[in-house]
Amino acid sequence: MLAVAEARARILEALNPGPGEWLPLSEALDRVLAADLVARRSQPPCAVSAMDGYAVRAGETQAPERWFGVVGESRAGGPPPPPVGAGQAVRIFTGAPLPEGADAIAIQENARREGSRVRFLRACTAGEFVRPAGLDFAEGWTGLAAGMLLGPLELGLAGAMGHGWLPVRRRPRVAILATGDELVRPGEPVPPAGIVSSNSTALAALVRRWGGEPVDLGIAADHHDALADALSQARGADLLLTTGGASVGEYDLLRPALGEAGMELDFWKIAMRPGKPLIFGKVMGVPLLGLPGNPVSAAVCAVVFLRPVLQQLLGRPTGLPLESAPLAAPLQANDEREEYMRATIEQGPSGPVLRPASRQDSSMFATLARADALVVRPPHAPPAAAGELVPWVPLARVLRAS
Ligand SMILES: Nc1nc2c(c(=O)[nH]1)N[C@H]1C(S)=C(S)[C@@H](COP(=O)(O)OP(=O)(O)OC[C@H]3O[C@@H](n4cnc5c(N)ncnc54)[C@H](O)[C@@H]3O)O[C@H]1N2
Ligand code: MOO
Repeated sequence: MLAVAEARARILEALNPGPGEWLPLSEALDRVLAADLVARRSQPPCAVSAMDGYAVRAGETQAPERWFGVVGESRAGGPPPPPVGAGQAVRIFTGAPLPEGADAIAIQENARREGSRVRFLRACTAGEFVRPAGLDFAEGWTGLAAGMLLGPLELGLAGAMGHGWLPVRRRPRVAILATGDELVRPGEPVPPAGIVSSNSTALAALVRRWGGEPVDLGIAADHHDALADALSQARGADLLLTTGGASVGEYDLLRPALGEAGMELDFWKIAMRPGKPLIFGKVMGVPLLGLPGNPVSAAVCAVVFLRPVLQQLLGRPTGLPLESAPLAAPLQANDEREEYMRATIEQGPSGPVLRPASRQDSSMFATLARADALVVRPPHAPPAAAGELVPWVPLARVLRAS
């Protein structure tokens, strides 16, 4: 069986970042920048005052009782101020352009004004309370790099840099197909021995969270024609994501149906628990990721494979965050499958410790929904004692926008 790392590498090798599109700033939140963004202007565009006060020549303020003639004012958005000549000052406000001739701002708390003249209680130093042109950034600066996720602060910066529209990656369209006669749509009446297609819900939300656009192809019955019909609807998608029917039973008809639709199979079955019957290939020109039906298997495979697939399609760095922490309880030796064990984080006597759930059956979704971590057990790992450091995937982190 194929190792997890090799399976991931083979999937990513087969995929390239998709095309870009232009969006106004107001619609670009949580999108991925498709090209480097260069500042079209400097900020501030000219030297400006950082305080309310008077623009002066610092050298002239050394004499304590000297009076200056106030020859005009400078305010943000106002007309150009008059220059400051010898013995003169200009009334100035925060953010306003520094008048020619001035090199410092005397704050108004230290000024005494009488009509059209002013004197200062303290001497100024050259450059005091002056923001030079380009203090924040200069025209031509590459402020945002291709592949960055656009959060609120990045959007603000892009706007300040002079951009109203941004080149972003198109959201990859992910067609999601659940398979199984027992399945009903969430919210619908469930017959005896029926199962709610919770995978459809969780996978669509994960796709959205990770920057894609889910397209729900519904539920296909375990019947050749139903599967063939549903598969044909994935034409044109960036990825076809299926769940269920991946294993070896008589009603696991997905692979035969995919075969008839002309699937080029890359691999089926990997050395992973949960997630053994993972399928990867291409059908009708669309990359296909076939997840197992068991809800925990589907969600864990989504974290380990679907997340990097979306990152790759979006031109983002791929990779699974891994941390290290001590176990709260011992673990048995592992077999040949790399295992991802649901665990909660507890406060131990000297810091956080990981407690794997006592039952790891891949149908038990409630334990996953309540887990904080997936403890990773490499193939053939020897028994691990309580207190031993083990690698773990932080679920809260991988489940947010990435
Ligand atoms: N003889 C063998 N049997 C099985 C093997 C094996 O190697 N030899 N592998 C097991 C493993 S591991 C897994 S994982 C499962 C995967 O099976 P399938 O992908 O074929 O999934 P199904 O049989 O269709 O369903 C399994 C389970 O999950 C429920 N399910 C399916 N789809 C959904 C959905 N959309 N939402 C919620 N729950 C779903 C389904 O009702 C079943 O209970 O095979 C083992 N068997
Ligand atoms: O891989 Mo299955 O997902 O072990 O239950």
